[in-house]
Amino acid sequence: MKTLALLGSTGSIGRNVCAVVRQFPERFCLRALAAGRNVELLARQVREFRPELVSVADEAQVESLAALLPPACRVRIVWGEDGLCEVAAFAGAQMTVNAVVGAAGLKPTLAAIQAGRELGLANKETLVMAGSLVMTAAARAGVRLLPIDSEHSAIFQALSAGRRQDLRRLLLTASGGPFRTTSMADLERVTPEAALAHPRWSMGKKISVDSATLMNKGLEVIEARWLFDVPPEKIEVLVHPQSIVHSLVEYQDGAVLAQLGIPDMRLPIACALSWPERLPLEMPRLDLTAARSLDFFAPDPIRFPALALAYAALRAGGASPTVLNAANEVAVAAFLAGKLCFSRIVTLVKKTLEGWRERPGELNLGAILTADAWARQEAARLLPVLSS
Ligand SMILES: NC(=O)C1=CN([C@@H]2O[C@H](COP(=O)(O)OP(=O)(O)OC[C@H]3O[C@@H](n4cnc5c(N)ncnc54)[C@H](OP(=O)(O)O)[C@@H]3O)[C@@H](O)[C@H]2O)C=CC1
Ligand SMILES: CC(=O)[C@@H](O)[C@H](O)COP(=O)(O)O
Ligand SMILES: [Mn+2]
Repeated sequence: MKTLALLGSTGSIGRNVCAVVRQFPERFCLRALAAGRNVELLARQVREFRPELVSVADEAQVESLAALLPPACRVRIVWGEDGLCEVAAFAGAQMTVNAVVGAAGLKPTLAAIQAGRELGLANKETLVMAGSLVMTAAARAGVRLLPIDSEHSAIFQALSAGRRQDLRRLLLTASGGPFRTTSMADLERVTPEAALAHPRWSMGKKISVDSATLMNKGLEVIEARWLFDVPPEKIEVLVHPQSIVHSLVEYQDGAVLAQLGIPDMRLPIACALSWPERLPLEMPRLDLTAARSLDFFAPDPIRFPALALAYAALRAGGASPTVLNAANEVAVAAFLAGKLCFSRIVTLVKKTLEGWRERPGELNLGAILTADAWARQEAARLLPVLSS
């Protein structure tokens, strides 16, 4: 039995983790849960999985959650950033799964590592913001980090087939998102509703918009750089609309290894929870005759400038990826709130990055949080100019 702490249990990934646990009750046990504000779903999860500890976004939700639980329920309820970190480091769990969205995932990632928990990481923003810091901390603590992001799970699996020194490049696949064939002129007018309608995956709002701008792939390039310790010039992106080939690895002899599967997050989640064992997952199987064709294209840098911007931030180093991530979070929230048009999401990120001046000194957690706060303030300052 593997005991788990799950952060972001009410989200798209969190619900898929629950589905895998539900399918293998003899293998996994959810001992601690953390969510944000969806206390109705969290209460149902508490009744089903009976964790010892739960965390909610703020103090106001503690009462709301308690009111939804049976009087005999003994779960301890904590809240806020401290609550999230307490769940991440919960002593009763062997593995922590971080499926929170955005920068809120960084401190709990570090808390889990410091507590020596094995870490299943869906929260890519953690590595975009603080890749070097997190990977160094994990190595020092001897913590195993298992990727849940589908492309990184595919690469992780393909890397187990060869020696690291024989690796030539990583090839990350991108679906191209809902606007893969949309003209530049039409991109100006796309709505949040259209941006949220991902053609292949059912995901949370923030990552769905990131997929539509291709910023998701830019974040994933940075995530891959840190997870696999591979420089940016050895990481490439291929548009693959069917989302069946989840990513590929090329070795120096020319052999290219890929992981294929239907687009369903239960597969990479189960892989992370049970690695190196493979579970008999009950879900539809890949039928390549039904898929008929697998297409691959180079990304269009004109209509989707986010990818080049992410590479530039990665190459610039320092806190530039932190600034990129924070400005993107502000821009995506503004787009979803109807305050910024789709094609200006990346413009706002670019303009924020242009104003960033690297500060001298070590890139420790304090420096990263300072850069994150600066970028949010700067993006908010620039927003009215770009909204008009
Ligand atoms: N969805 C997917 O298929 C994939 C997602 N990812 C990555 O996984 C992460 C999660 O994505 P996804 O599941 O789609 O996102 P969702 O928006 O669906 O879920 C986010 C979860 O985080 C919780 N949350 C948000 N902010 C806080 C906070 N401040 N404190 C505590 N909990 C918080 C939410 O709680 P509540 O809803 O209760 O407020 C919810 O449980 C992202 O980093 C994403 O990039 C990676 C690959 C695929
Ligand atoms: C499921 C997953 O891992 C997402 O990150 C997905 O890859 C998004 O699709 P895009 O390839 O369109 O960004
Ligand atoms: Mn992905």
